[in-house]
Amino acid sequence: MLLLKHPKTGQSLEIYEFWLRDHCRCGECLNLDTNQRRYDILDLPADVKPVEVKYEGLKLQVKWSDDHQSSYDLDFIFESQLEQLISRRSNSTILTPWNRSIILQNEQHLRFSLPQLISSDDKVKSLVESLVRYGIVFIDDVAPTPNMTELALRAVFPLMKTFFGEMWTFSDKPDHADTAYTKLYLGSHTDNTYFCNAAGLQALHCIEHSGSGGENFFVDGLYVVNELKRRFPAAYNLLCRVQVPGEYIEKGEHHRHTAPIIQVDPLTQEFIQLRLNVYDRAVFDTIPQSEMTYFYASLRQLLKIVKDEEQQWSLKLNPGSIVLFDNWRVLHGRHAYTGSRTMSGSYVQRTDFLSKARVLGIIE
Ligand SMILES: C[N+](C)(C)CCCC[C@H](N)C(=O)O
Ligand SMILES: O=C(O)CCC(=O)C(=O)O
Repeated sequence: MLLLKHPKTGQSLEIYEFWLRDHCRCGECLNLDTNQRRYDILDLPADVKPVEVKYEGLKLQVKWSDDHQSSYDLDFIFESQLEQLISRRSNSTILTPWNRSIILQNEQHLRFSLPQLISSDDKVKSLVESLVRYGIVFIDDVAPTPNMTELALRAVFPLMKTFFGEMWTFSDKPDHADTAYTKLYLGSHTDNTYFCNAAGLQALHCIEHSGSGGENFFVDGLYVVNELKRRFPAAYNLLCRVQVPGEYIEKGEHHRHTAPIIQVDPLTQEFIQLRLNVYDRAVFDTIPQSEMTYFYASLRQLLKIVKDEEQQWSLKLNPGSIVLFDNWRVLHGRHAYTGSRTMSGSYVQRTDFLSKARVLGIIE
């Protein structure tokens, strides 16, 4: 290990020599046009060592035993460490967990008008910012057609193609083997629990509804998970750990994915995903019967918090407004309805959502 001392802060840091050699940022090691490493790890000698180390202001100059010479920004080295990552994440204030009263107080931050989005990059940035912060936004002033829904969504994100289509419209016609394609009540859930990678965002636009019912409701999974952790830590831990299979079967399709209901970052313990759909569960065979009592008790505790009136934000989606929400965080559902109702929408890959947020400088 090489002991470094930061000349400004006085902080010291022990560095594994191979890591330092592997993080040489020169144009020979890193393709500065593509940001890709130029070499294979096996091209570097396993026992590569510094033969000379010199501080020059905020730079560290290193001559290596493989005859390479590196020049590092000391700030880069000190910032690229696990403790820094954890402290940056835990000091970040970018997420606002909400219940109904909190989101109602912030509703003005959630509404964006399509003409403004199309003409202003700042508005697009504000939309993505609110989507990161609250997990839900609305695009208003959209003509109620599938084409205009598509145009509005593509103004911000690329769309995700699944077996439902890239853009989809649905009503009570049984186009797919799913309750969404009926008039029935759908309790709070996240979509695609059966995919290896659930859609990151989901957009819904009511194209028309002549009839009653059909209100949507939304619940912030981040708030719910925080509450569960605070009130029932054992249930929280169990739901972070137990593997739950989700499944979707229709003619020509058979999707199954097994993962915990709550996913947290293994490094920082931060919330990543609530993957909760009580309808799309497969046969639950991933824990022994002797542990079922704890699993069901924990799931019930979670579901009771989700059902809590204080959490539910209920609203009628009217033609002209698209709701766009984080499907890894915000649960959605709808009331049963009568009459004729057509919804259109699309999914967005989570990686495309986060990439956009990074490009706009909203997240790191
Ligand atoms: C959104 N769209 C109507 C296309 C499909 C709805 C699928 C709902 C499904 N039970 C799930 O959780 O994924
Ligand atoms: O019909 C709706 O408003 C929502 C349907 C739904 O929950 C879904 O598609 O996942």
